Amino acid sequence: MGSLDGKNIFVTGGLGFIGSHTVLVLLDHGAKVHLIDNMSNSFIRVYDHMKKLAGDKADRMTFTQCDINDKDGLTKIFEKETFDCVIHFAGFKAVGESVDKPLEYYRNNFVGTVVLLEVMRQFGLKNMVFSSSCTVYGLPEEVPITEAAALKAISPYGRTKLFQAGA
Ligand SMILES: O=c1ccn([C@@H]2O[C@H](COP(=O)(O)OP(=O)(O)O[C@H]3O[C@H](CO)[C@H](O)[C@H](O)[C@H]3O)[C@@H](O)[C@H]2O)c(=O)[nH]1
Repeated sequence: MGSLDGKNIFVTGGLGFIGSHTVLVLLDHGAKVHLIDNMSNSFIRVYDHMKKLAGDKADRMTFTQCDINDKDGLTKIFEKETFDCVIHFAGFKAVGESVDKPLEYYRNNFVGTVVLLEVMRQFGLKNMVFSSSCTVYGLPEEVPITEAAALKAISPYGRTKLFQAGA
């Protein structure tokens, strides 16, 4: 018996570093998980490894290669399954690269999240856990940073995280 028995959770960026570990923990707690990833910063061998680590819990895990900007792809998944929650990790995450390619970061991270939220709204799903970043605090006046610190993102990456949380 797990605390998430009977729950079906949709995880974006599920083959990434934090996403893949989160999926395994969700399975440990009894959840069923559908994970997506666009493979921009991951490899299918990660999924093979996750299946091995999950053992007999792997039958509660499904992977689809899909981008958060792909509304049709997301819609097809949501038509087939009812989810209790979305955990959203998918996103480009390099601060320096975001300075060189700000529009790519705004389009991919922010617009992609709007697309995901539109699909969630279409299916009446209101629960999202969003993976933000300490870059939303810019150069903080004090460390350790607490959630009371002022939001002062200084990079396009940090701003995408700030905008997404606001959305
Ligand atoms: O548009 C995208 C961009 C990336 N990815 C995927 O999302 C995953 C992100 O995982 P990473 O290993 O690149 O990143 P981390 O797990 O280390 O980062 C996590 O913590 C970060 C803290 O800055 C951010 O919150 C980030 O969004 C979140 O995934 C990758 O598999 C990548 O392929 C997508 O599916 N769609």
